[in-house]
Amino acid sequence: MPVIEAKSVTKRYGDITALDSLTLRVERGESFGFLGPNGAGKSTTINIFLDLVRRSSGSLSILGYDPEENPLEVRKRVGALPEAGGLYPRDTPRDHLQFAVRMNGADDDIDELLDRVGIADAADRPIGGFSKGMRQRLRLATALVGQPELLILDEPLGGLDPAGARVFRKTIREERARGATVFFSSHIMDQVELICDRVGIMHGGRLLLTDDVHEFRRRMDTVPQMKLSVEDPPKGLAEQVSDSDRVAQATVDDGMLHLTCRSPADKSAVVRQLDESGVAIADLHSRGPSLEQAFLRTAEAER
Ligand SMILES: Nc1ncnc2c1ncn2[C@@H]1O[C@H](COP(=O)(O)OP(=O)(O)OP(=O)(O)O)[C@@H](O)[C@H]1O
Repeated sequence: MPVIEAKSVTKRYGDITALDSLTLRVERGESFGFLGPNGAGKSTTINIFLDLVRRSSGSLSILGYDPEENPLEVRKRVGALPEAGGLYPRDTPRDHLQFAVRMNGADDDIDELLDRVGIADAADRPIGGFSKGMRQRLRLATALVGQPELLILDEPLGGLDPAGARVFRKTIREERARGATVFFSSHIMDQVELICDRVGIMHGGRLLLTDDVHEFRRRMDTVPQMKLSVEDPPKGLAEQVSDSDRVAQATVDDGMLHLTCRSPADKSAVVRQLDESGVAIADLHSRGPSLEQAFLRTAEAER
């Protein structure tokens, strides 16, 4: 049974079709990146998955349940990070998570949750004084409560600095190792390809394509070079990277790792390997097309 199965799901607001006949399957254990520019229909889709918005037509199954018919069954099994809201300024992260754990009937250790997302120091400070990134880390911790089978995250990278993005990637890896399925939206392709197996491209309410993430890079990108900013690059990094069969050339210069891969399709795998090995990647500068260019190419190819 797929974890998410949407068939011709459509959402209309008057004359506006926010989501146009979405058909999509996500299988158990997958990490699926849902990409698209502003207004593409990503939040609408996620809100329908979470029963925060009702679809106009089509059928939907989340872990075998229709969220409209069995919202509680879905809520019990899904860790959600909706687009906004849900945090009270006077609460502390501890209050907030204690409430979330109680509501979920779970028994998570609050300190451990806060530690995982790197805000244990701020456990007892009011959320009102938090930065956007700290709030986002707390919202991620909230989604983890109860060890959900499925994580549905709307723009989880929003407001995160490079260190926050690294915490996010590590957390997603841990969740997947536990067996969770992950579905998350983003408009930052470079980040998405570090943590997902498949991507879906939304544009104008329509799902233009779904593809294996490396295949997607291969199709979109013709340039084998890329640059990565690395915090405190370990000694011998260039040599370590050059050892890979996928890498033709690597040099490190003032915190910047310049890479030429054997082919553009190798770029995502190389960066992923570095990230997983603990190299602190602060930023990616692929010389390939931006996501916007990739969207346009995809949209044009569809015509
Ligand atoms: N409540 C609403 N009433 C009317 N139109 C809406 C409503 N919610 C969304 N829309 C419209 O539906 C379309 C899709 O919006 P949606 O928020 O799903 O996009 P998105 O891909 O999540 O974009 P963003 O990255 O900006 O959040 C947009 O044209 C938006 O204006």
